[in-house]
Amino acid sequence: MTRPILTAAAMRDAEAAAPVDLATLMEQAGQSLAEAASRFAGSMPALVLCGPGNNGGDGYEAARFLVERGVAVRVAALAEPATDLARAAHNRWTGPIEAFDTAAPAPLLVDCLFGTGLKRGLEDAVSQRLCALAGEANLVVAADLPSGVEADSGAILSPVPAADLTVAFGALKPAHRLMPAMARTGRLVLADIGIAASTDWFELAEPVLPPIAADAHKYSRGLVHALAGTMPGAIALAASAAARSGAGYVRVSTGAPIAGLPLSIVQTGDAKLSDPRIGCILVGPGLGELPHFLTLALTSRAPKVIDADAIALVGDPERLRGQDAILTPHAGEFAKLFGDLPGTKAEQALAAAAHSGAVIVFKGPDTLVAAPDGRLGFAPPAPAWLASAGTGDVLSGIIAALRARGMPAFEAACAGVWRHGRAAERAGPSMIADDLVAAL
Ligand SMILES: NC(=O)C1=CN([C@@H]2O[C@H](COP(=O)(O)OP(=O)(O)OC[C@H]3O[C@@H](n4cnc5c(N)ncnc54)[C@H](OP(=O)(O)O)[C@@H]3O)[C@@H](O)[C@H]2O)[C@H](O)CC1
Ligand SMILES: [K+]
Repeated sequence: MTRPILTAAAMRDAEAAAPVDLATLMEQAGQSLAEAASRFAGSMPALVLCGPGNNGGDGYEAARFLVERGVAVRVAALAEPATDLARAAHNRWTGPIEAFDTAAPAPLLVDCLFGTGLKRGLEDAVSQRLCALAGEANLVVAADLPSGVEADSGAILSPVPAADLTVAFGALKPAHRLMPAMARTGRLVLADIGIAASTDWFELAEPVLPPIAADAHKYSRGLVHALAGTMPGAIALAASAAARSGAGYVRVSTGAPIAGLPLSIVQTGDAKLSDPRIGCILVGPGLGELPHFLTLALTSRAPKVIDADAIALVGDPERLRGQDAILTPHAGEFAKLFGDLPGTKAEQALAAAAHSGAVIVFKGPDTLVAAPDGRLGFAPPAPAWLASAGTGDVLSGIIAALRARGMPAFEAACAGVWRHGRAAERAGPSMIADDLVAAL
């Protein structure tokens, strides 16, 4: 089940359109926060930090519900409530309210200082005090977002303590799935507070793969044609990954035999890309400076995955229009091809997809998949040990196989990214790219 992702503005629109009033939404948010915090921390005495906005309002509500759960709760306010909603919640809290600057630490810290309304970094003294209280706590729970994180970009505007748990209200925000903020949220729980969040932006989830028909043959299961270049190891990883990802037939055209390739992967000296049985062409891994191989691939009407060195050879993104292409750049390749695009990583990925007409897999510790029609998938956190040579080649092979198996381009890219991350989890921290193929 995918989880929706909304920007701060989209969140406000969704809140306004919700069938219940905002006070009820805030009460639901408070209930969810109290439930998640007490499930996570048991009856640990809690200090709830309340900011001036509605994030603070959530805090006053959560404090009330934590008391009902038998938790010893103290509330500290950074400032007087600045919204009617927060003021009403503040007034429903009947316990004492301490000053933020002098409040003593507690085993459980609940951070309700700022959420999607944060517009600038916290003042130094505030950020330092927050980090000090977090340092003294056994557990830190963040309401909606850790305070100091910018909701739409994932930027950290002032030092943010790492939360152990973040409770997102209504929908995930881009910051929950973009670096560096993503590394500060701890476990992420999505609290349904009665908001119908319909959006083209979502967190990738386990895909439903095309079934293998009872009367399948190797062509109907998908033929992937990979073009080898100057570094055969890379295309070998990609081709092996394609075979392990269910392509019925993987063929590598190469100028010289590639040692170590599984025998089931056909090697040929002939790059006949006009073969109508080709389900997906893969060009780029280990290609080197061979622009004519990219040009050759672009003469074919077959779907294609363009990765690594081939991305550097595209030159003008317009060349990809109408090519049914999936592009898999990392940040450096992305910047080189699309230049320094404005906006958040999410906006950049969508702009590149719209400009090129291709599906863009914008790789990184926070990988995004963008479609020209505006759909945007955010990958869940993947193991940091994926940052090693050859893992990108493996990803391109997975995606090519899923595309050849008949998944549409955007869905094949989303499914490939998701499966790549889970295979890395299975392969474990000592993995190299070859193990990643074996774990598919
Ligand atoms: N998602 C839902 O369905 C609901 C979400 N809720 C919660 O509401 C927050 C968003 O509330 P909002 O009031 O828009 O914003 P914040 O609470 O994050 O804070 C905004 C206030 O903080 C001031 N501000 C902003 N940056 C700073 C700073 N660096 N230092 C000091 N003060 C700052 C800002 O005032 P300025 O005008 O000075 O910028 C605001 O006063 C959302 O995250 C949820 O937690 C509700 O529960 C409703 C349901
Ligand atoms: K917060």
